[in-house]
Amino acid sequence: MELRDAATLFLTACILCLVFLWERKQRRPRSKLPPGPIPLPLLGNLLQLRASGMLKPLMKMRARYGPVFTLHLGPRQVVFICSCEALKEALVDQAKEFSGRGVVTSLNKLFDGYGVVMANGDRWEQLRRFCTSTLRNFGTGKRSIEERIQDEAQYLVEEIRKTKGSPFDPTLVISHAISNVICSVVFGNRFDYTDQKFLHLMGIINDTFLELSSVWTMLYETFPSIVRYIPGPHHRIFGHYKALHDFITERLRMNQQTLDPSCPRDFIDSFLIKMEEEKQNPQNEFSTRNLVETTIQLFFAGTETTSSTLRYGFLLLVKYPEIQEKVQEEVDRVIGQNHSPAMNDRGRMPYTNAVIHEIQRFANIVPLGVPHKVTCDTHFQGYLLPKGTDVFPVLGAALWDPKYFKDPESFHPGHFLDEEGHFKKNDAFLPFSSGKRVCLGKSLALMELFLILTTILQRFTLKSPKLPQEIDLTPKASGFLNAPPDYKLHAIPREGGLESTIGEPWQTVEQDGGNDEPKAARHG
Ligand code: HEM
Repeated sequence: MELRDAATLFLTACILCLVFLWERKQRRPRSKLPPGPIPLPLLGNLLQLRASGMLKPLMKMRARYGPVFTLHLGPRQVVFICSCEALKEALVDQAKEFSGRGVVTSLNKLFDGYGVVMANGDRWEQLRRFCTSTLRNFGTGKRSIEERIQDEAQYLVEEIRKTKGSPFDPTLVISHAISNVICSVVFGNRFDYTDQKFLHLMGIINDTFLELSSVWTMLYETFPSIVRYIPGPHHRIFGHYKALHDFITERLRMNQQTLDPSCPRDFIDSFLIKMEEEKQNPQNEFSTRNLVETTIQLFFAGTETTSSTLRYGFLLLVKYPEIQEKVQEEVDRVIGQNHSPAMNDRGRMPYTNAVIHEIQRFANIVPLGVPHKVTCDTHFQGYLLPKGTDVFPVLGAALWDPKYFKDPESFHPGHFLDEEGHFKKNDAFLPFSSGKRVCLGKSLALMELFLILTTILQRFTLKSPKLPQEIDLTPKASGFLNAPPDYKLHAIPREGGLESTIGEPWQTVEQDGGNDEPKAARHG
């Protein structure tokens, strides 16, 4: 036998031994995890999942194994929670046990447990408390968050007005406007719509969101040690992170040089002051690393989720012009044309409120939730999850549950209205998750969605260059996140005579002006 054959034989024997040991480890009854489909060696349950969207295969498994089941992502055992009731039981009734942040392999490599989104234990508690109170303080300071959003909505109107009714891709302007709101809190200033450096960062954030929605990220989650070495688009996230990191570090340096401890201008100043105050406390988590990573995470979390929701929203409004018309009718009646929409208008606008809720429900931007992990051995629904078990709170299972929403695959604002047309809450409306890790920017995002959507519809009628029935609502990518499809729209100014002076390609759009809800509005 030649040396090369012997080496090959030895290597094969080693691999077989490893597979055998791995299999045995899977079978060892180290806990009483929920049931689930039998995993294949090495691959786990990968073949049972689908690259084009995880929710459907997960719903099939729910029908077979119940709302809580275990899947093997390669060698990782992950518990999936797939019903509104089970989600509430875990995230609210057993909030402390389920409050750990689970593994997102690609993000863990970047953040290494730093920053409020990825932190655990005492670090997370200190950062979460600080972020919540600081965001609130900047919201109630000289200029409220509401005023900042109202101002930004006007800048957005002016930017959109420049398109003069020609078709445009709204992706970057919307991201820019939404990002400016969080920038004004975190950095103390907004960025102009022509700022090339900032536009580049918006492109990066958008691309990262797409990457996190892609099949590559799912593969990376499953086989990090292999996929890490395979060239592919998943590596782009690391370059993007570096660009964001450099940007934030530069801002941090600027703040340090000009800091006046008696007068914090923004989130970064407040953090720097806290770092100084806590210097003598050995347990304190107010380090430069936590400042940089938290800022990157606020910047990212505060931009792409809300702007993707709005982008889905505008697409739905051009597909269903009769719904858009009803929102405009309510805007005109309650707010009129002479003042900017304000949050206290929302209580008198049940239809608009229902439409915004339905946009969030239908768009289902974070379908699998952000992974949690249990912080101690946890008894749950008759099973025992050992400390550290990763748990996916599948928010999409609640948002698209036919038990709570009559026709979940349709865009139907009636899901949030009672017979008299009053706004109706729904327990399964969980786009921001729930419990101790509930989205930290929930109230900011709700304000942004209401104020920007109503301001745009107060000033413009949105139309598509396509016929409504040709508009495809299928997400562009669907993995951890659901990215809306690319599209263009026309924004036709509502006031003045501009409407008559521009070309009218949108006239091909059928408009019956009726008030009926759409009959069927399915993804795809
Ligand atoms: C429509 C917009 C948004 C949606 C759908 C959304 C959704 C979510 C979800 C599902 C989570 C995970 C919660 C969990 O772990 O169970 C989360 C966490 C988070 N969100 Fe949002 N979010 C939105 C906007 C924002 C905004 C504007 C900010 C800016 C401040 C923000 C900041 C955060 C942070 C910091 C966390 C981590 C909280 C923690 O781990 O303690 N989000 N968000």
